[in-house]
Amino acid sequence: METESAASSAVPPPATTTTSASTEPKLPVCILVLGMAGSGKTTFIQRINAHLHTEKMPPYVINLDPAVHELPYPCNVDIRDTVNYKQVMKQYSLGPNGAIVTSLNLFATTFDQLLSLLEKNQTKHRYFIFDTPGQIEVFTWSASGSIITEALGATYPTVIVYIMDTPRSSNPITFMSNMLYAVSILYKYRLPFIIVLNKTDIIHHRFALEWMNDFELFQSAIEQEHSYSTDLCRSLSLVLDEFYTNLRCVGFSSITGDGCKEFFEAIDDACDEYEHVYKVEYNKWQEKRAKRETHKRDKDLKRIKDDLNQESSVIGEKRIRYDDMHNDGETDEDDDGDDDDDDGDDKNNNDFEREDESFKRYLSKSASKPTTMDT
Ligand SMILES: Nc1nc2c(ncn2[C@@H]2O[C@H](COP(=O)(O)OP(=O)(O)OP(=O)(O)O)[C@@H](O)[C@H]2O)c(=O)[nH]1
Repeated sequence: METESAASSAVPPPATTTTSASTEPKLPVCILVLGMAGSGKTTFIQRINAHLHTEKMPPYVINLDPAVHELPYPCNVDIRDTVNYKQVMKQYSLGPNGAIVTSLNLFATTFDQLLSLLEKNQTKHRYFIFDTPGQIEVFTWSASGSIITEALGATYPTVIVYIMDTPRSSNPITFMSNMLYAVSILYKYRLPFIIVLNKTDIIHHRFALEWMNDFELFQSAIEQEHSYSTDLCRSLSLVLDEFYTNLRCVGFSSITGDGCKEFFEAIDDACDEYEHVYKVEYNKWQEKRAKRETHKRDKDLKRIKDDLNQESSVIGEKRIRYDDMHNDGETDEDDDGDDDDDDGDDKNNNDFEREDESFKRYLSKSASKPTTMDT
């Protein structure tokens, strides 16, 4: 699972730095990089990886994209070493996206191994960086994406970094779509969140910050668009106003490296938030979930017990009716209450004899009764 790379052989970073408040060694920060296809996730990771190497803090890099052709950075754990995406496609007769989801699901089943690898390396690295599939929905809305993110968030300070293609987002409608996606991820994972406005070497990200800070500026930009979605965007921008107020945004160029310093400052800030807000919330949420699950389990157990009780009374009832039918008002002289299997054949014979006698009695009774013909 683990790939030997330049990253692991590099100079060990000061990973056991301590927090100012406690003497406990700091845990590494998990940076989960998400973003729409082509937004620049891989190039961004390549850039921050190079930056951290020059800072003598090589990160531990994990690639979770099974369909990536070539990685331009050294990687410590690669999903492609565990799952063969093309093989999955063939074996399960899936299309490309289905195969990515299935590969990720298969990988998630071995995630405990990755967690133990991370644990082994947590004293050597300050950052664990995760690259995710280009099809963002594959990760964000899949069961495996949730399992991976929740497992990381429960163990390490975890930050979600959402990469946005700034030039493409200069269109207010695309900007709004990107922001809606960002907000849905933020509320789904409840983890500290940073938006990286990437490709600032092509266009400065100032316009995006202005749109977020000044609602009227965004409204006037939308007025220029003559599209069916203009009205919808106008209303949505009112809703997103609250989301913008607590958002960390960093302008970045993965080509020139501009914004690296600001990005790592934002990571430090997000880690503080993780410790003071998210960790506390996360623990409470997990406690609540555990309670809910225990409650549900108790309820299910009670239902099963009730069902079993009901069933045994029904069985008892049936047995009584059966006995009534066969006794037919007569006492069973042979019934000594012994249920031994050895008596089974005798009982069957007795039953046949009894039935035979009963049938003969019935015939003689009906023969002695006057028939309609007689009358
Ligand atoms: N000018 C410029 N181009 C960039 C920047 N970041 C990425 N690119 C280019 O954008 C394109 C897509 O970049 P990738 O890093 O492959 O994007 P990705 O999000 O990993 O792509 P998928 O994994 O396929 O979704 C490539 O041609 C990159 O060279 C940047 O900061 N500036």
